[in-house]
Amino acid sequence: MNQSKEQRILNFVLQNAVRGDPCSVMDTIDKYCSQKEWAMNVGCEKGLILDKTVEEIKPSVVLELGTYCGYSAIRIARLLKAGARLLTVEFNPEFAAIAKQMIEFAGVQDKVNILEGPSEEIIPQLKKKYEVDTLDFVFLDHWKDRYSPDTILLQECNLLRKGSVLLADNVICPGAPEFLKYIRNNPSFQCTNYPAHLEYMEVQDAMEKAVFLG
Ligand SMILES: O=C(NCCCCc1cc2ccncc2s1)c1cc(-c2ccc(F)cc2)cc(O)c1O
Ligand SMILES: [Mg+2]
Repeated sequence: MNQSKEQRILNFVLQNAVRGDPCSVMDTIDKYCSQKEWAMNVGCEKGLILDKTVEEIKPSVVLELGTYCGYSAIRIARLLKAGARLLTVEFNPEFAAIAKQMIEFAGVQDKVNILEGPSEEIIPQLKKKYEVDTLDFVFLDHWKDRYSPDTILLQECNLLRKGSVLLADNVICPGAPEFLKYIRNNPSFQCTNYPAHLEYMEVQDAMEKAVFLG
């Protein structure tokens, strides 16, 4: 049975990156996906926006929605302080298996917990099953039409506190118009837009940051 694109990306990393070096893994994924096969990793340009957000917040508990191959999980986890943790949710079992191997190869597995399943099922379990009190940072990078219902669900589950930061990928391409309408008209959120390019392409995209005001 021929390999998936995600398996080819993992194999390229296993053969070309430096084990235990997160930057080497990120650079190798970016090299493969810009030169050989496009894939939906957040990439290096939007990755820098993600880095600056994480460095600014210094979060203890991070939720990522949409793991894919683990690129942004590695990107976030490498910046986390001792004892801080990332919970990342992936719906697709093949992607989750690839991401697990990618995260272990990068050496950040102690900071990352991959939760397999749909976000609408996992989010209500975070407090009791995963011992979360509130989330310091949420990176939204899953189904674009789940961004606003899941933001509402996070509030309903009391997982946000005054100052919790949401960062959403792809609000221009593929686009998350319903989310932008919801979050920008909601007085409980302070929004900032960060124009960028779609990963590996000369196509306009943007990230939206939303700080929960409580
Ligand atoms: O769909 C994207 N990302 C979500 C994948 C869906 C994975 C899921 C995770 C999960 C977890 C929990 N519950 C439910 C779900 S569903 C995505 C797509 C593009 C793109 C851009 C231009 C194109 F021409 C074609 C694709 C670019 C990106 O950066 C993306 O992030
Ligand atoms: Mg994305």
